[in-house]
Amino acid sequence: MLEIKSLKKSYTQGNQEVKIFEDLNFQVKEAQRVAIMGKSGSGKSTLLSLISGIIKPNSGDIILNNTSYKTMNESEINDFRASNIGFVFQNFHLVSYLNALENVMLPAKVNNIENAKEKAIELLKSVGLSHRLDHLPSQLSGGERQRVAIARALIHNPKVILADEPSGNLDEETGIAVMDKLFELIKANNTTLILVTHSKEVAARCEDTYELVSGNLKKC
Ligand SMILES: Nc1ncnc2c1ncn2[C@@H]1O[C@H](COP(=O)(O)OP(=O)(O)OP(=O)(O)O)[C@@H](O)[C@H]1O
Repeated sequence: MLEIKSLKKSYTQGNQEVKIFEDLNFQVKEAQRVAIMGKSGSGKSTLLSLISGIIKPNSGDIILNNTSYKTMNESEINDFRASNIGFVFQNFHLVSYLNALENVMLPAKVNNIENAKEKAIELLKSVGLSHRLDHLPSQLSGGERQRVAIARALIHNPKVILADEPSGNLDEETGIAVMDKLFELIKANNTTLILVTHSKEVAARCEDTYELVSGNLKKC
């Protein structure tokens, strides 16, 4: 469902070229759960940004759900991302002036999904937050915010979830509870997961773990 072909990516910093990927090839199957580990600066976030189409490679292609990124212009990629990808980040990235319910409804509204409110309430219930619907992010605990982010990532039934250290800012117990919920929901929906993490315990929840070394993904 995800194919990365001969991907090349470098950044230009002043007159220096920072090479991240020179010839990256990688495949993820539908409903597969993949953990990506690697040292700081190895390119994990860059890889997630490329898969989400937020940044462009120098050459090569990404094919997600049978759609080649090369064939889409920027606005098509934005629409494609909004309907096919869900995001869960370390810092939650909730909209500060929207309450929990409104945050979860956002991707459903963007994608014109019917019964957005009912679906959002159902998802918030499934992550144990039916009593916090009208709380703003600032009125929620870290674990609650991340559960809102998980509900938001799933409401439009995306093909793939991209997660970057989803339990990184939480205490151990809360982190475990949040990861339990994330995995329960993605298994129930057959969602593909690409999870960046520094934690071996978190990676062990995935079927396959890869380490990003010198611009290549090596299976652990
Ligand atoms: N916009 C940019 N311009 C120039 N260099 C960049 C840019 N973004 C990232 N880099 C460099 O690319 C390398 C890879 O960065 P990236 O954020 O992908 O690493 P990472 O593996 O996610 O690191 P961490 O685990 O610390 O979050 C780093 O050396 C970083 O300094």
